[in-house]
Amino acid sequence: MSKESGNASVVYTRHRPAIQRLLITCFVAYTLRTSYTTFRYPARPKQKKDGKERVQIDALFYSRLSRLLKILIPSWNSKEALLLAMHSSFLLLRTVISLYVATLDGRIVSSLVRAQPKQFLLNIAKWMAVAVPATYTNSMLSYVQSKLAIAYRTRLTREVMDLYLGKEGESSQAFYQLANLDDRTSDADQLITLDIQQFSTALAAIYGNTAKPVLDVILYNYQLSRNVGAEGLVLLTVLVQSSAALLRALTPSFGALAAQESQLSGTLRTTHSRILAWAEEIAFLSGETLEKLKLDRAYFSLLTHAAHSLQVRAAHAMLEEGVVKWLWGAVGMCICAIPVFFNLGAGGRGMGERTEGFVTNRRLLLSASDAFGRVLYSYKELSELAGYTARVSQLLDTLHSVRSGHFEKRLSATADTSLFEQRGTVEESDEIEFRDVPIVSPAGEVLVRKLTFHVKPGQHLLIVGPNGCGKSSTFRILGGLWPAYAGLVRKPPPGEFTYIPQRPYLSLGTLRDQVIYPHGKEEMDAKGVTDDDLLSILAHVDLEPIVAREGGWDAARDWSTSLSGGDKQRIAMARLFYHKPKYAILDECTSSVTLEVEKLMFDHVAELGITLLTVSHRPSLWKYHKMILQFDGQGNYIFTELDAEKRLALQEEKQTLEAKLEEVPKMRARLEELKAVARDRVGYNPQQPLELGL
Ligand SMILES: Nc1ncnc2c1ncn2[C@@H]1O[C@H](COP(=O)(O)OP(=O)(O)OP(=O)(O)O)[C@@H](O)[C@H]1O
Repeated sequence: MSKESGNASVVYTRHRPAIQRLLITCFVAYTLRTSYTTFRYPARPKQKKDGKERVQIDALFYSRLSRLLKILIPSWNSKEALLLAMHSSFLLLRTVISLYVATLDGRIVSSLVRAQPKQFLLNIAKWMAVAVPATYTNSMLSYVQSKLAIAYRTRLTREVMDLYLGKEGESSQAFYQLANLDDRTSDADQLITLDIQQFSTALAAIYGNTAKPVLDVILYNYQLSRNVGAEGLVLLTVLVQSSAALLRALTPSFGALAAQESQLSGTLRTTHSRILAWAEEIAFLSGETLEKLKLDRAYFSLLTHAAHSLQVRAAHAMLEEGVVKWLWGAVGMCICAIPVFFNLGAGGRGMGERTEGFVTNRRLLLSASDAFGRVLYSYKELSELAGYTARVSQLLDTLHSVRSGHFEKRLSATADTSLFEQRGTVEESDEIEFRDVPIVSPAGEVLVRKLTFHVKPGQHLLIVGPNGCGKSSTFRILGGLWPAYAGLVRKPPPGEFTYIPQRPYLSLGTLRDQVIYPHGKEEMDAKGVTDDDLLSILAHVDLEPIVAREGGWDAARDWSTSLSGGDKQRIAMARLFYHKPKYAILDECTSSVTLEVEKLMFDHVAELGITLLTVSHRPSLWKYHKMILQFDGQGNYIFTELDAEKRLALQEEKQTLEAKLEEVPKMRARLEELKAVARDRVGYNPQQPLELGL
């Protein structure tokens, strides 16, 4: 060794504690600065591809989060607050245990190098004893964190569902408005099923992943600053990496559990998708309550499975940590002890103290570097949480907004937005009346400027007009799905009219459920209707054989794909006969059935005294109606009495004339042919009358 390097070594040895203290101080300062900037400074703004929304850790994020937290933790004695307190206690306990384990580790190695077998065995026993609270604490931490995530998710889902489909005793058609009248959230099903779950999981994890590492780093580094052992840093990094690789290798496959979970999530998602796909039909039928029940069932199945899966994971985590980390650690130390016990001269009081200090510091450094890494990592998690918070807040804002009648939709070029600023009057009545009501599409297109018509019980109304003229839109205003922007709408309460569209809605459930929708079996029993009554209802739509064919009233399948178009329309008419409302809105609902079956159905409607509002192009139905509302597709309409016989006679005459006119070109062509024949035979003189000479 040269003189210079010898001097450097002496200088280093002399100033080693000061250098190490400086290193640790830099380490702590860097950690605290990183933690500070993580929470204090806004993240680099993220611009979404569509340029619409920026998600960042800023004042807006914190205000959105605090609003959501009021929903998630409604009071300090709520279940969520209790879980949060438990989570904090376990986090603190884990730090305390880690500090104790660091000291114990040092003592074990100290007794080992001092060749004190009794002391060594006693410390090993303490090590094994501390494994019980340590493994319990670690498993409970992830268990409580997951429970917290589920509790958050349930609270938020309930809040959203109450806005989406209505609370008990109050219905909401926000699901329809979200899907049809508003452009802000096109994927409500995804938001409710996936985003809320991701938000809840991220929020439950963020507390442990941010606050705890900061506390850890401070505590561990305080300990380290008292007895520095920076040499262990490199060795411990290697140990951290190798033990992490071992843990990964020992992780069993949870594939089956995960597969079932995704299947249940899929079922839940499909149930939601159906609501969006059939929003209009469900809204007209006021099926919100039943749909909500089905969603609750699907969610409960998923919840039960998730709870079971969580327990399995918690038990496995305890076993894994107990065996791999603690037992492996004890065995490793025993192996290390062998040469010491066979060579007692290796130990000494000075060396024992040095080793104890070194091992303790090594453990502290290990925990400190782990905590430090988590502080750095928490920035990414906080950003993700900001993203989920923005999406969930957007969903809640939109739901509140559409429920109070404010929509945001891309408007057509010819939109008349001035109409959107006003509101018409809607009154409850025994009759149906539109007085000066504009028919305006959600895109602002004015289909009819002022519509006025009146339907009293028994005054069956036929509505005709070209495609897209506003026939169904009139019903949408009547059903309350679209707002009446001006004028007066008088209509009976929702239970007194039933809407039957061309493509009837068939729910998930039994064959019986299809006929009685949106009633369930209990409501049917309460109404005093039996399965035999339902069978006689099916006779009026000529569909009795379906019960035997499909395997009875309790047969359940996806009816929307397993029935023909005509069968579906007949089921829908049977539904009308089951509910027997005052008014029925029939929107091309018999287009797929034969004229005979259609006659059978309409005769029965007349027998039941249901007043019809029918959209149909079939002249065979005219005789069932007394009034006609005829749109011309240019914004004009006629509302007048319908004299079916006169109209049929006119129609017949019109058809005869049209048929005759169709013959004219053929007759002209034939005439030309005949003229040509005459010219060939006798010579053609255009000045002379035609002489065929045949
Ligand atoms: N959710 C919506 N958003 C924007 N525009 C809509 C919406 N629903 C309907 N419209 C538009 O409103 C107009 C009238 O539609 P409506 O369904 O009332 O027609 P219709 O007279 O019943 O036609 P058809 O005989 O084809 O059923 C159409 O131009 C349609 O594109």
